[in-house]
Amino acid sequence: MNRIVAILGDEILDSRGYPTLRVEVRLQSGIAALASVPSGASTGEGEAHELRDGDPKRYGGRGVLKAIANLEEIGRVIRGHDPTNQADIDRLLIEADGTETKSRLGANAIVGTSMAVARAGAQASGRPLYAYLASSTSANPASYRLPVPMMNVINGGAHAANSLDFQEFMIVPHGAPSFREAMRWGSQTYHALRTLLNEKGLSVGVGDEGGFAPNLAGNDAACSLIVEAIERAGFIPGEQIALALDPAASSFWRNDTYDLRKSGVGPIDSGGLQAIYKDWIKRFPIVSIEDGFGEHDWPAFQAQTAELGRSIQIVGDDLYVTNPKLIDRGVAEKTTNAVLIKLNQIGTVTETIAAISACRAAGWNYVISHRSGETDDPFIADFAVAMNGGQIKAGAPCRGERLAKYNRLLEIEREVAGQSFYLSPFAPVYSQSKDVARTAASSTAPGHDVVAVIEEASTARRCLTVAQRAAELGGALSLSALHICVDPAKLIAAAEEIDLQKMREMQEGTAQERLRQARYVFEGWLAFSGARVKWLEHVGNVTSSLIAEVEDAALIAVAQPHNLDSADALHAAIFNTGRPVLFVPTEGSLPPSLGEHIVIAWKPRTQARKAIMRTIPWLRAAKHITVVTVDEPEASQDCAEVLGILKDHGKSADVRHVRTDPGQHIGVRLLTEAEAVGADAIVMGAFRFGQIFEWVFGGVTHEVLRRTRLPVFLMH
Ligand SMILES: C=C(OP(=O)(O)O)C(=O)O
Ligand SMILES: [Mg+2]
Repeated sequence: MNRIVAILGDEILDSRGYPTLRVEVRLQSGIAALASVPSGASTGEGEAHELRDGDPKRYGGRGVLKAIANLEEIGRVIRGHDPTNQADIDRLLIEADGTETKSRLGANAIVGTSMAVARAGAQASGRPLYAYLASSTSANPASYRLPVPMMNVINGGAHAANSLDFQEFMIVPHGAPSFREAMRWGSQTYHALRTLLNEKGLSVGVGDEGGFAPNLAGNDAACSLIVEAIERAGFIPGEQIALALDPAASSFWRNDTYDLRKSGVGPIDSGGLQAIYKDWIKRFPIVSIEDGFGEHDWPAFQAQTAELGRSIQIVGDDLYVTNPKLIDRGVAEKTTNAVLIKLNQIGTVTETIAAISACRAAGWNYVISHRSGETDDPFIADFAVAMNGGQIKAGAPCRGERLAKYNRLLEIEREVAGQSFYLSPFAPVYSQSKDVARTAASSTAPGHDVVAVIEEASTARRCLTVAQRAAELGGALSLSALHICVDPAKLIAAAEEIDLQKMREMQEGTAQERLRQARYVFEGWLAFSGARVKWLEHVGNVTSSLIAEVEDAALIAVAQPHNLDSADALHAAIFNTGRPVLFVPTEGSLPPSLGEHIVIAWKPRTQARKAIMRTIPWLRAAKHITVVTVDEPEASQDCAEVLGILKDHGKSADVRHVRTDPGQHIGVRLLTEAEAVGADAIVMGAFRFGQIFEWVFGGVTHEVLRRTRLPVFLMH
């Protein structure tokens, strides 16, 4: 056995030039593993205690020699132990310290040791750190999710001596196809921003996290500049690159107010601050706000989450300080819908993983984060991949200590090529009226509504019945029925479209007649079912009306189309809304249940992964899940990934790898298998042919939708 034989430490300097620790763990075999400890500036009050010497003669009292001396005692406690028993070692460290905040031995000494032990364990097991840590959690080690980087391109608050009260203005290249491309997009935008600042005669000096730190006319000017830079770099704001904020509001909480004094705005209350965020969300493509309020202002967070939490990610940092107990309270009180995760806030690897488990159990997002005072240690890059949460915050694409993390992720992405994926936690919602496309709705904030699209009277009942079942199963979601009235008289559209609609009127009646029929069937169904359903009407083009009406939808139910509008609605629902769609077949009888036994049609593609992640509420409710692959060459290996995702949500599944008979279509084989196992619904990714044939579904999707008798949950 490869036991720990020594713990050593150095007082090194961090990115701000302040002292911090580098810990070395040595094993019997000669393995030596290092870890360096980061340090925050805008720290939460409840963070584990960073032990500083307090000797004014050395580094203004910031020396860490006491913490280093404590490594001697730590060494006595864990020497002789197996480094791969991370949880045991972390427990020993916590017990040896004996205080709530790790103040006796110092959280810096403890977290440095804990991280170095993890590295030593990985080396002893002969595996890269990300793979080693992934297998120590319930995350699925068979495939790796590369995180979407949140790059802090404009610094303010406690991280820069400028006119901005808010600490971090970040770009989120979530529309990129891979992490490598996300870095390119981010870097090009960063340089476009530099050019813009230069052109405007503004400073291009950088702050603590590598973002620019100019003096601007107001906090909102930072967002405007970033949107301009995204466009200047040739990307689409929102759809390709979104914005995220970390105001770090505890840092400007003074005398019971939020004092925006750096920008000259002065004190405002939490209502005033929330009004700013609401206004910005309308003006800028913001997908995430972290620490929008001070760490003691839990009611303000709650109100913000209630108001905005269905459309953006609300992250707690100082609020939770990576403490599982505080996260549990936040979940119970619906304070946010996501958590920032910093290893040194809580002080051990094991407790950090416990904080992440609390997020997972709640279905919340989590973002692995650096600190403003960093070192060249890329530990969090491996940690973010291992924890599978899909987001990392590591500063601007500039300054060595920030790039150490991003560059390590590039290396990991290369190493796990063919076994990795890059998947945005944010769904695109295209703006109706503005030039800036907004993105909204994180995967943990899936909306609260099932919207049944009722374009044809003949299929309306069936669509409503299946949608109602789905709403019940999905956790008592509310149900709305939507009819889009494509009225040529009111259509502002190309002449050809208006002509087409007029031709339809001759066959199917006028728009008003079609609306009346749909409403009539709806009223009849409502009286019979006794359900509580909201009726929605929208006059306009199918795609834009649908996008406008499903902002809050968790699921869109659409019946098999038999006319042009419903075909358009199905297409738009799948390809333009970023929401999961429940396709309701109209031929033959429906299965007696819905979602008791779900077949997941699996192939390792982004769409299939998204389909699973976006239908988790229904998968969680299923009594039985069968994963089916058809003609997949690496089937067994690939299935480990989907099983891992299900396991994270407390579900197991049977697996069946099947092959087509000669000449048999894959879609047909899939449906045969689903019926053979007695499934009552299918979950699958929706594919289409190339962009020029955008209106045509991909082969398997087309075949399944043409022939299925089971409802199908689809996600593009
Ligand atoms: C990274 C941050 O800053 P600091 O490390 O100063 O807390 C943050 O607030 O998210
Ligand atoms: Mg923060």
